[in-house]
Amino acid sequence: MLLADENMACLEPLFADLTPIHTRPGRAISLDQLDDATLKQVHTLLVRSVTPVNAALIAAMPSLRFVGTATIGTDHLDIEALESRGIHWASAPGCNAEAVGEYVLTALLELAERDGVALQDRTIGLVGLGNTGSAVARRLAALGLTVWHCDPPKQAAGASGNWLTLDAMLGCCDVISCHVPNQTDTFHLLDHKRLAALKPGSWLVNASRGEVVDNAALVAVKAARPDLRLVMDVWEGEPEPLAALVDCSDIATAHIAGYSVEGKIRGTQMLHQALAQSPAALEAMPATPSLAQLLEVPRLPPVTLDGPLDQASLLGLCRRVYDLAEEDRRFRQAITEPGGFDARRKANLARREFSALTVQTTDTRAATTLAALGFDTKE
Ligand SMILES: NC(=O)C1=CN([C@@H]2O[C@H](COP(=O)(O)OP(=O)(O)OC[C@H]3O[C@@H](n4cnc5c(N)ncnc54)[C@H](O)[C@@H]3O)[C@@H](O)[C@H]2O)C=CC1
Ligand SMILES: O=C(O)C(=O)[C@H](O)COP(=O)(O)O
Repeated sequence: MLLADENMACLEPLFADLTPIHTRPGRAISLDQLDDATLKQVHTLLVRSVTPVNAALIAAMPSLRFVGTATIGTDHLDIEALESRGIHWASAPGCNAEAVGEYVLTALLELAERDGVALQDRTIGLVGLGNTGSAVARRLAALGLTVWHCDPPKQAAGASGNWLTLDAMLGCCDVISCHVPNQTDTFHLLDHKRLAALKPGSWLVNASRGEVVDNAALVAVKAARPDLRLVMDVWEGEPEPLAALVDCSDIATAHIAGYSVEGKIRGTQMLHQALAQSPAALEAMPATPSLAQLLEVPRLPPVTLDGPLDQASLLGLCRRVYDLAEEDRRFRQAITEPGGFDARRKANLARREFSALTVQTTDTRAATTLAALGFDTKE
């Protein structure tokens, strides 16, 4: 049997012909919420970031051969416990990187609009230059912004980048955006001392994992530094974020930076492919269908860009795809109710990527920039 998080995209088209599928809310895939009979039958387990696949859960599933997480982060998997039992596992690196890039760009445009400043004049510091950090970097570079990178493992491996140390970055960048995994050496990477060292008027974005920023310290620093602007998508203690941090954040969302229809489908596709290529493959697995074959939703209505592509018109295009300011309002309302955090996650499953919007323009330069940002363009 295949047991999966109910919020996983395309389970039916990809797996229904191969095995019985049993779905549950991700947080209910746990020892205390599954009966023994179900646990014993699970051969393939497909999860998202909210299901801790720990040693006890793994031990209770004697038939388990494959675990797939349709996420980039793997901090919820006990990989040692999986590997010691010879259970094959896979994640979905890069599946939702474009969505994170689009979220961060939209958030920065929203803040620039609110503060009446030009994003163009701000220097950006990206902490982590993997899939999501690079997706942000590409978009900001396409707009001509100065972007610095901090990724000691990549720098040490000889990769090219505009490298700065984290501490140097905090002192000279107007925007710091975090894109590192949650692991021992990144826990509270931004601690009280580093948060206090943020350049006056800085904007801090966290779309990685809540634990990367010391949330309580951030509340204290922000109380003393009203000049700071905060964009928080991830939180310590999800699904119950620190209320004081929600209150003092300028944009707050429910761990949905990486949510897009396309990203969710790519995640399940990658797991289908990984399972098919593993010794745990289900019988007679066909080739993984393409994104176009699985994408059943229509494109967004096309728009024409009248006039120049400037900060205001670009924000308008981003809002047509995804209204982040409205999501921020809904999140603040939802979070006061029990289950509100997860309700906003579920409500965000229909977001499209920029590529779903065709922008018609006769301005060749605007078309080039829009294409580099991920929009579909047409003359
Ligand atoms: N909010 C959301 O919806 C999403 C959150 N995430 C989170 O963001 C994290 C990053 O995602 P990706 O960029 O796709 O991962 P990735 O694995 O492609 O890149 C992470 C980068 O961080 C670097 N890194 C590691 N330690 C570092 C340190 N101490 N300082 C600076 N850089 C360091 C690595 O060398 C690597 O290049 C994921 O692990 C996940 O936890 C990912 C996707 C969506
Ligand atoms: O890919 C990751 O890592 C993430 O954080 C996901 O975007 C989070 O989404 P869920 O998998 O928890 O729905």
